[in-house]
Amino acid sequence: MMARTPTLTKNAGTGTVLDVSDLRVWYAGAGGPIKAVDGVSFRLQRGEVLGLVGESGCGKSTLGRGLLGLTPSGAAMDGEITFDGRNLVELAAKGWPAMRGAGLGMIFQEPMTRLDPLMRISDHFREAIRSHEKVSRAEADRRALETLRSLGIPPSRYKNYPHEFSGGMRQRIMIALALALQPAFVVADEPTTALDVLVEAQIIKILSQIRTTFSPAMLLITHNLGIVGQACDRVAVMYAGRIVEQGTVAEVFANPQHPYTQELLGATISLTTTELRTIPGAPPDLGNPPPGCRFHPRCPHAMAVCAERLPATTDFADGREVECHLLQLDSLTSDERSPLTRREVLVADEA
Ligand SMILES: Nc1ncnc2c1ncn2[C@@H]1O[C@H](COP(=O)(O)OP(=O)(O)OP(=O)(O)O)[C@@H](O)[C@H]1O
Repeated sequence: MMARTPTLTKNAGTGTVLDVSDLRVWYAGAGGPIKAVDGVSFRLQRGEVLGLVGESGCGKSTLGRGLLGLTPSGAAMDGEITFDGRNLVELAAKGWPAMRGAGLGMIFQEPMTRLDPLMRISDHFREAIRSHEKVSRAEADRRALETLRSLGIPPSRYKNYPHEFSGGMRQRIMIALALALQPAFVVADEPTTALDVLVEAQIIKILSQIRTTFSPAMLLITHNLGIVGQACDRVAVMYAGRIVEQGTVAEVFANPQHPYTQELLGATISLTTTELRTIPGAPPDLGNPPPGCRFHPRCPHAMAVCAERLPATTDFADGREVECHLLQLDSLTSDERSPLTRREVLVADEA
């Protein structure tokens, strides 16, 4: 494993729900490991929603799944995920499933409970709640109905079967099933085309209902900056397996520091922007990422040092964390600061 980049020394607040440190999730690839998540650190406070953005293939879903122990067999995981005083990475396969539901949950994509067409909705809830907690059937029903109501499913539908609902309602029922277990932390992976029954306005409404009623800490994986602007407190920008910038949504959107964030948000970002702008080039093959900063082949400001070593994290007073050599110019020699020419970029890539 590579040496760890110097990271943050902030004290965990009493409200820290999840503390992720130097997390790596690697898949087995034909030509060596695919480093889909490669040294990621962040914290989530109680009730906080962290948006995770970045182009396709940067490792967002792998990170979300890794946090819940849902990576496919054969994927390797290393680092620390501290939740409820325990390192989930060490809990591995045996203890992890027990953490799900009551402690951890997944909504939107890959819900942890699938709807059985032969079971009434009421039975799904009773089974899910009572397999995690010793509560009476009446208490399970009370909690189920309250959760369903908060997501817009009327109590009169409680005894219906899954096929009696629309796709969007079934999606909300699955979200309610995850939330009825009152998880402290959920991963919400934005539905893509296959599940695209929920439009942006609905997603924002559901997220706001979830926040008001349940306030779990949430990692929200999305391509949609409008959703980040409206539903998230903080945002983490992921590029090629690493978080290159994280901070409050307001600060990062108003004044992005990392060249990738700047490119991603475009020159004229506003909170109503809904699409990510296209950036010239493509993210690297994570089986063979470029040396140094992985963004350097596409970075308009790349310097010699960028092709040589990974930048350390710079901490800002407002809590922002950015991984870019440009923010540590004082510590570089003049050779290291010299602009990287296009030819050098290609040579470094081929090395
Ligand atoms: N099961 C797997 N086996 C091998 N490689 C995988 C597997 N799942 C994902 N990858 C690879 O890991 C990298 C990160 O993929 P991931 O799906 O996490 O990215 P993403 O940022 O979530 O993309 P998207 O926004 O398109 O969902 C990609 O190179 C992908 O090809």
